[in-house]
Amino acid sequence: MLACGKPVLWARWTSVPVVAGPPLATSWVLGSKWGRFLMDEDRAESTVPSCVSLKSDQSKGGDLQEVIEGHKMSLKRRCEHVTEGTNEAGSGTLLNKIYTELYITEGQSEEVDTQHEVRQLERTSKKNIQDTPIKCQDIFKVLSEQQRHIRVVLTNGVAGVGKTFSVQKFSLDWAEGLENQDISLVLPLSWRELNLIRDEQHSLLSLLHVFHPTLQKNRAEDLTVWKLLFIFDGLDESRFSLRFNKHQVISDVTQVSSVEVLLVNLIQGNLLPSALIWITSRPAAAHQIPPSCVDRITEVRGFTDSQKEEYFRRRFSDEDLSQRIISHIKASRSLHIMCLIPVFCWITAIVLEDMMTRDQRGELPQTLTDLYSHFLMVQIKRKKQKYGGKQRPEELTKADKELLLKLGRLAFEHLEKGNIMFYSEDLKRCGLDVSEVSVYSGVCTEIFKRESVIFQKSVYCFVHLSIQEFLAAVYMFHRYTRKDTAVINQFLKYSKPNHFSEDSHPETIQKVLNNLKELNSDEISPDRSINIFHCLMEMKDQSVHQEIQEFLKSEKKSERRLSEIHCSALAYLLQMSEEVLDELNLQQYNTSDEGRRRLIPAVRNCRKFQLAGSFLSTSHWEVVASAMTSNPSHLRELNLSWNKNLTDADVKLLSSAMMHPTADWRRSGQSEMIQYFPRWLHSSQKPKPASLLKGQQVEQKPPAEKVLSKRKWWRTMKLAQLQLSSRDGLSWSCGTSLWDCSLSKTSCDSVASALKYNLSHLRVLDLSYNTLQDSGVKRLCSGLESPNCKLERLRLEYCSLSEISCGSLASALRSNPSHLRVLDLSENKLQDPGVKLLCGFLHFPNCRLETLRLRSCSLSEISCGSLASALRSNPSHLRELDLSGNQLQGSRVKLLSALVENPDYGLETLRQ
Ligand SMILES: Nc1ncnc2c1ncn2[C@@H]1O[C@H](COP(=O)(O)OP(=O)(O)OP(=O)(O)O)[C@@H](O)[C@H]1O
Repeated sequence: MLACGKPVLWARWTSVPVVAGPPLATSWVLGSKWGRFLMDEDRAESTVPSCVSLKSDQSKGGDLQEVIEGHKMSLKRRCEHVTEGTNEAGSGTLLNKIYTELYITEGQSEEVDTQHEVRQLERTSKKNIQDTPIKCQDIFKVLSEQQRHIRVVLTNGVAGVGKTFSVQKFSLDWAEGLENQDISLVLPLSWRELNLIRDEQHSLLSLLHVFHPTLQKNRAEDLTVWKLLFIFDGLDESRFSLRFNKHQVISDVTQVSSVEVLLVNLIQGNLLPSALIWITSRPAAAHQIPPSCVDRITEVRGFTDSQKEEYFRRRFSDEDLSQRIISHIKASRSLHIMCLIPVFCWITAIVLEDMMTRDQRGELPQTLTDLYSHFLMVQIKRKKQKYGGKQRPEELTKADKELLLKLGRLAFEHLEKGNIMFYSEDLKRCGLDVSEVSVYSGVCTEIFKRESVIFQKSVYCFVHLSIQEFLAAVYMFHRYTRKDTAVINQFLKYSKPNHFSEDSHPETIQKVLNNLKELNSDEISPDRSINIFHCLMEMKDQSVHQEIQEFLKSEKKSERRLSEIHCSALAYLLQMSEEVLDELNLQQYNTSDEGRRRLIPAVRNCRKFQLAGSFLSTSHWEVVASAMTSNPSHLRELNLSWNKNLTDADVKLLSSAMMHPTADWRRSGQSEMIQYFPRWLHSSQKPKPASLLKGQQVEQKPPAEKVLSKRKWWRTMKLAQLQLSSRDGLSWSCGTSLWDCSLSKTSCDSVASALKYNLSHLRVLDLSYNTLQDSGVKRLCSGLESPNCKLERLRLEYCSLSEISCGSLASALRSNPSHLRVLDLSENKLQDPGVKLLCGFLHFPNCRLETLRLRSCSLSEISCGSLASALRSNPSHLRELDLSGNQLQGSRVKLLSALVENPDYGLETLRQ
């Protein structure tokens, strides 16, 4: 660095994360002295004449190898140590000692990351993660035949989940010669540090020299022949506005331009097209990279349950201690959930180690509030031990409290603005003195971090969003006790600060509890309402929880009146329950409409959800849509009847949720039912199906036929069951006439081609109550006869069919006989000749039909004769025959009844 007169910038993974984006964890990990120590090392490398020198062309190959080896050594030195937590300066832990395998998947979870982190994690923790796991060292490897060369990988992950650790581990393994040795140079660059040279002009070559001084001797040609991997860690911290559409094209590594243009060209592949690129980001910022540039998306999901345990075992050499910690975490659901995030494991480890090794007999933390309180206490105690002080370490002095409140104010005000990064000016505004902050090694130094020794631009952040939220809540509580009503209403997150407020009078606490229980606002989404219940739990008010437990045990649930807060509690418990609820019917609960609305989050953990009624608004449909698209989704049946006030926007939302490629539906493959057919299926407006199919803005609602005619739609849906009965469709959509028909012959064509091309996902098809007529069924039959069609149940009740349809069906089913188990042709005027034609299929040796329904089909005893003879020739399969509603009299009817009595025949039920 000194050689070229530029400072060395320490990539994020070797120092500390800071700058724009949400909360932070990493900052804690690596101490500034450690960073400086590393810097001194590298400075030494770049100034002291090294083994690399300018030599003649003949020895160029050897030189290059030496450069690579030199870079590997430097990278190894940077990556092999990390400083976790509040350790004394310089005491870096070996990465390989504490590094615990992370759960990384190819692809990304679809849920949009806009929720409060804790709640979002609760959901994530319940997912039976189904995506393909991928090992960190394999992210550039082609893993299946479908994949092509992987040039750009984008890795997403929430705050503190281990993205930077993954980058560091990847780099270390490479530098130690263990993995990915086909790559010549691994070049980590952090967005945070790139920010610092945002306004400078560079060539790619000079940029590399700035960040990696060991490569000073590299020439432009070397870059083009080597296989390089650029790692851009922490896109969420980027202050660049990356303009991929409009920029100067650069392909020469010596051409000077703005850093932003260089980066865009590199990512797009104009500059060094064969270089590999790895970008890490929190999900909210990942959109800055256009999907067209990305060959693979991966997601760091954190620790699985077994990895959580492994983390604690690795961290503590004392087995007994690690076992006690693991047991405690397992016993507390919220701690266990949060330990999905590695940084939270680290916080938990610090707090529990302190408590358990102090031989303290007090209660161990059960709630998150407890945990954070202890965490802060631990840090304050350490500070006192380190910097002296007359008071007992456990006691909070007035100065301690004042400092915490100032931090609380900073946390709160920035949370309101959505900021997680602060500058010295922000600190000053809240009355915080930078040096005072920095002595709080655990609470502040590690939370707040000087960005760069060289640039003197200090940027600070909290270790994690939840810490910021906790301190904000401490501040809010303080304002509350000071009767600062202007901001009280926003006090909905973590509550009672155990140790920090001297105003925690029981009456005040009780007042807060009462307010929370009664809080009622239509504007709060049902998910946010659950937060109120969290607050009560965090404040250790168990009353609502107990009442709901009793309710769940009670016999007469529908008689017990539930308040709104009860409903939130119930929604939470149902959502978190290990057992998936069979059916949740909102109308069965004795509560207000607001109470019912608050129950909606439970949709995420039930198989059948009845949402009948018109008391929902867009925010509620959003929850339903999120349940439809979550992976896996347990939801199999959704009844939207009588939702007259479903708006276009809601329909749009549900339609795109419906288009979501939820792999689960495909897997379900059984006789489960998916009934997502709101009114766009019946719209007569001009179609615009393409936009709908892309799951984008739907300007106009296409009629069912248009949608059904798109093969892509079928491929995306992968339905196990399709119910297009107009009766149901209309009742869901507009709640008007139940008997109108909406599907026609054209739809039959669409369905038929789906049966042909849908690669056999569809098992159940119900087209009842549509005027398909014989011509429609004929079209349908072209699908039924396809060997791809694996339909098991077909319902064509009340479809205006005649004997002609029976002929078509019999002939189609003879070509593809072995799948269909249930056929319902009731309420069609098939008459005896129709049944005779059908018998042509029943006779057929490969026919496996088990249920045949011919209710009210204008049949006489002649049909009974035909059926009896057909069954005699193929006796074992048909179990149920429904001939009710027909005028059946005479001896031939008895022939059939005799078959039921005869054990040689499979027929068990005969309705006449
Ligand atoms: N694989 C791991 N093994 C052990 N500890 C880990 C691991 N991953 C993360 N941690 C712990 O979590 C902390 C945060 O991890 P890291 O900095 O990699 O998160 P990140 O995803 O980059 O977060 P951010 O988005 O906030 O920058 C680490 O400092 C470390 O204490």
